[in-house]
Amino acid sequence: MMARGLGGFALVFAVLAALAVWREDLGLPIFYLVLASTALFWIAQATSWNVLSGYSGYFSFGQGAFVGVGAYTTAVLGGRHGVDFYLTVPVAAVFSALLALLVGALAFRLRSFRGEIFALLTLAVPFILAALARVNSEIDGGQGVIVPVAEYPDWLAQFQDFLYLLNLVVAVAAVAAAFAIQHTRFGWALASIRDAEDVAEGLGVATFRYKMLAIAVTGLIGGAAGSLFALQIGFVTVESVFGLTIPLFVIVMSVLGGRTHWVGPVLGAVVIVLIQDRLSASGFEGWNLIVLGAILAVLVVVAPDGLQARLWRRPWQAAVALVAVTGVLAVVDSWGGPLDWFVAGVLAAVAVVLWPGRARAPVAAERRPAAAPVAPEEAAGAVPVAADAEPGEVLVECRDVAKYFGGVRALDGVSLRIRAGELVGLVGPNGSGKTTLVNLLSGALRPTSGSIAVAGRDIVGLAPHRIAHVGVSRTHQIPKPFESMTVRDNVAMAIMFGRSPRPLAGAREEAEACLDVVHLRHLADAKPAEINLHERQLLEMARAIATKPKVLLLDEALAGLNPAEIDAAVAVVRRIHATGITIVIVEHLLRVVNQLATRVVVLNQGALLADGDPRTVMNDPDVIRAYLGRHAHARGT
Ligand SMILES: Nc1ncnc2c1ncn2[C@@H]1O[C@H](COP(=O)(O)OP(=O)(O)OP(=O)(O)O)[C@@H](O)[C@H]1O
Repeated sequence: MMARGLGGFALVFAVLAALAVWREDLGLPIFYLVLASTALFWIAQATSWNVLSGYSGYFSFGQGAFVGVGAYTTAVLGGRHGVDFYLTVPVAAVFSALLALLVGALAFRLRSFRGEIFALLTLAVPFILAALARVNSEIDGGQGVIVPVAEYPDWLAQFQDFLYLLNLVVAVAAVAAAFAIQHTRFGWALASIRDAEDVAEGLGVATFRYKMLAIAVTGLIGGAAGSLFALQIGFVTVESVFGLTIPLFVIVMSVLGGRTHWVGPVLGAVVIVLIQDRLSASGFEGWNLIVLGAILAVLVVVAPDGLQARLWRRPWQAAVALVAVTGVLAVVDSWGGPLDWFVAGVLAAVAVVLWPGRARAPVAAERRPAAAPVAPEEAAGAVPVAADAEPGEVLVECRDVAKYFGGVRALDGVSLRIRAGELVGLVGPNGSGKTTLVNLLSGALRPTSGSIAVAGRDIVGLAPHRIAHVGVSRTHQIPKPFESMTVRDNVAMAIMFGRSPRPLAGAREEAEACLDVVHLRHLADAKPAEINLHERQLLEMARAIATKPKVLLLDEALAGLNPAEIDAAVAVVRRIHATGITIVIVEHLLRVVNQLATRVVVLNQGALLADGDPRTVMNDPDVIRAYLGRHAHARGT
């Protein structure tokens, strides 16, 4: 798949390059190559933006910074220091990538720098660079920098042919890189970050590293394309690169084309460049930004997923619309020229593709899993996830663990040992610190004091993905599936990045076995949006066991289920436990805890109130007073 795809890019490159080399022989007017050159520049820019912002969902307004660093590197090195143009291009790409890594190192270290905060940070970067360039006379000094014309091979007829070829090299390399990223672990990691970053990290994805890689690729491509941009405009000014035009264009292009697929930015860039060109040719150049803004507004409402996904669903209708409209206009020949007819055809195809269709129906009721309980012994043979700890070995050791949120003592001096093979019910009134303990064990939070060891390894301060690799996995109170992936791929992700990672094909195969454990195999091809809450909670469990944990933390995995679903889920938990995985289950329903737990731990106001076998603990007067009296009686459990 990958080799074939990259071979395809080589072929496309060869054909498009031939247009420049033999342009005069082919009788192709230079105008078309200039237009294609513009489209290629924007394809590279939109693809560059999309690797970070589309694939990982970190929306950036800083594209101008990468273009600007690339353009100024070439302009200053070439114009002021006489460095050969060809040398300045890789230097520009590297400088831009270094800037990107700096931005990433600042932004990605802090979890709070997400969403609009990240967008604002990236918005500030080009402004800062613009100010630096203005005040520094070695760079710009407010004057702008002239870019010397580069030497080009004499087998090319004109400078424009040369520019076209350069843009072609960068654009094809950029799109091939985006293609390769999408089809490797890297792309899967970015997609999981986009869908649910905390979950991805908890399943073993090194989110910081992948985001840094993505922003470096964005910088690299943006800088290389910026370097060519300098040559194209011939005179670089702060306004021409560091303004808001470039980010606005790349955002509209990628949103229009579709942000989750490598084809998206290509489609978007081609459509927008064609529209822009025809507006300019018809004397409506001033309308450019109005049209761009309108497209963005309409898209956000009508088709936030963009053209690509819809085009894949209606390829023939789009092709017919394109050919029919272009053909009819050509035959009638009463308006415009060939390019106008073609652009009208493209717009008709876009309209057909974006036309609202029927929403996907939820998965039919008869395909849902039976709610009947499953005997654990019946399942054990089919389970692919045997744990590797010795029974009785201490797996989790918390010593004097405390977690304070300002003045709130969520946990205060909890010491706890959990041995391999146990199924521990973690109970306590609301606010007693149960979820906080789960968050500490999975690394989502760091304790204020105390130590936590898993399988003999100190996990305090480890990133959650490292803790997943040590052998801790968890589910979330509110299921957080990767919405863009099928049920099977949600589980395959966890296998690809879990304790014994496998490549995608093997992971997908193994995912089916994990889905068997939770009775979801028949829904493997469904998207999370198409399954109900019970199934989403089962999916959480399948994904958690797919990482091959030693300890599985189930945080209210049965919340919101009806009695039949609860029985089915209880059977699934037993089944998982029968494979040898140690389980800690946070649960309010004492009936469930009594049915499942081999040991019960009770928290109250952040402290350990009781710990022992279920019967003794449930009859402890302190527990009855603190927990049962207030909570269980009220809920009739
Ligand atoms: N991020 C946070 N910031 C501030 N306070 C927090 C935070 N997380 C938890 N707390 C507080 O810590 C205490 C323990 O909360 P926690 O969610 O661990 O309890 P719980 O036993 O899981 O409750 P529930 O059964 O309602 O889920 C509560 O007083 C809660 O308000």
